[in-house]
Amino acid sequence: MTRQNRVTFIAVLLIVFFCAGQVLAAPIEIHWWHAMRGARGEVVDNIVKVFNDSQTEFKVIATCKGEYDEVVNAGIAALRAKKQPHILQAFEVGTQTMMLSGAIYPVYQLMKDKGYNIDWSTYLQPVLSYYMDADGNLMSMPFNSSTPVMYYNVTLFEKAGIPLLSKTDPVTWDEMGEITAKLIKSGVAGGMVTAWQSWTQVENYSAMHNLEFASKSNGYEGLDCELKINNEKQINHIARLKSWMDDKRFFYGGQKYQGPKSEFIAQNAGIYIDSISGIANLKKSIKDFKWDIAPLPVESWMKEPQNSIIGGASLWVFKGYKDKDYEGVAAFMNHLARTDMQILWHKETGYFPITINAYEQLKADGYYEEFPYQEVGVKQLTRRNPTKISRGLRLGYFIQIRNIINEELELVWNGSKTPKQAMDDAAARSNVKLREFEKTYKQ
Ligand SMILES: O=P(O)(O)OC[C@H](O)CO
Repeated sequence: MTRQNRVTFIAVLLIVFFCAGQVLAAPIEIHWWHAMRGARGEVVDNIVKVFNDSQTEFKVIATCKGEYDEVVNAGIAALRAKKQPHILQAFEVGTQTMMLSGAIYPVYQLMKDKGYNIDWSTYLQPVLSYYMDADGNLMSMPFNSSTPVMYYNVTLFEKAGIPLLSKTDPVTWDEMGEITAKLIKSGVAGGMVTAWQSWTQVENYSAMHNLEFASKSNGYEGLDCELKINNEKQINHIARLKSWMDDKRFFYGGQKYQGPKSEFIAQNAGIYIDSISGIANLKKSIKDFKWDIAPLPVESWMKEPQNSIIGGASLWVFKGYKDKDYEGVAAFMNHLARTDMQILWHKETGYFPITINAYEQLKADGYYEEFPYQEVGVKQLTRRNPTKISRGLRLGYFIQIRNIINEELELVWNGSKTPKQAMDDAAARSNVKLREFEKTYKQ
């Protein structure tokens, strides 16, 4: 070999070693599919960046796959094709489906296996209990936990001479009738609008009034449960909303999930019921009027309203990866629960701080004195110990069931069905889904 060839050979060898080194040192990618768009998505990217910058072994790649139901469907389809992500964000209605899928690495087990000795009692218990199995084991990591609240336009309230609302004591639905009438009388186009109509006007309405949504403790005590939403009180509530449509005290915006948020932003409605996570977008979008938050209304006969129930989503870890990958997944879960990350998440989005440490830190920093509206949701969620009925909902095929309830409510709003007929039909159609689920998953 000539000297020149020897030099070339050594140079090629060095390049090969360099490239191999690069490959060997490349971080392990951890894929996370989620549904956080807009302002919430920006915070997700920020939290992921902090994790990725903090170490070199793992790289979390967070991808928004669409709306909540689209993310769950994408996850299930990917699972069938053996191309599932490590982490899937599933909204709360997907809990039973994920839990019984057989494809999940339970979070309590993952954290234990990877050496994280977590004291789960330091987490917000109403949130945690939603995602526990019958033995009290945590199956998925709570991440973006929410509850519905009532946003109202302070500027329009003042103009209409309506007293501002308490942040702890809910108004009654009778008072809501009077308030929305005053808004209309003062020249506002509409009284109230609501997002997530099943979640806010049926699921949470049931919980706060301690009415069964489904038998067997809302499904927690058996797959052989049935929907109970066609009770007199629930039907009367829907009938009242329908009657308010005549003078626009209530109107339906016709959007599948987020509802007519734009009507509130455009000041065409003085009141907007939605998740506390609406805070992120409202903060960004509203510049020309003052708004505030109050707890959801309750019936005058409900002297001690129950807690509302959670919404939002949790993070499910799929099986099927190498042991080393799960080290990264566990490290990332641990990162998400860090006090500083939880404080950032809560401040920017409105979602609950899921650890008691983060909540206590916010209180100690005087954050809620400056921004009292940020605490309305957590106070409503924790105002009373949950009963078996207000703990939450654990139903199979709940995504389809929620769609059924939405469809039937739309038939009320457009005058095609009476509230009773719609709620009877919603229960009957949902029960068919529950029986299908029971047949598929009963051991
Ligand atoms: O807007 P989110 O994320 O609080 O979710 C609201 C509902 O709970 C989704 O099921």
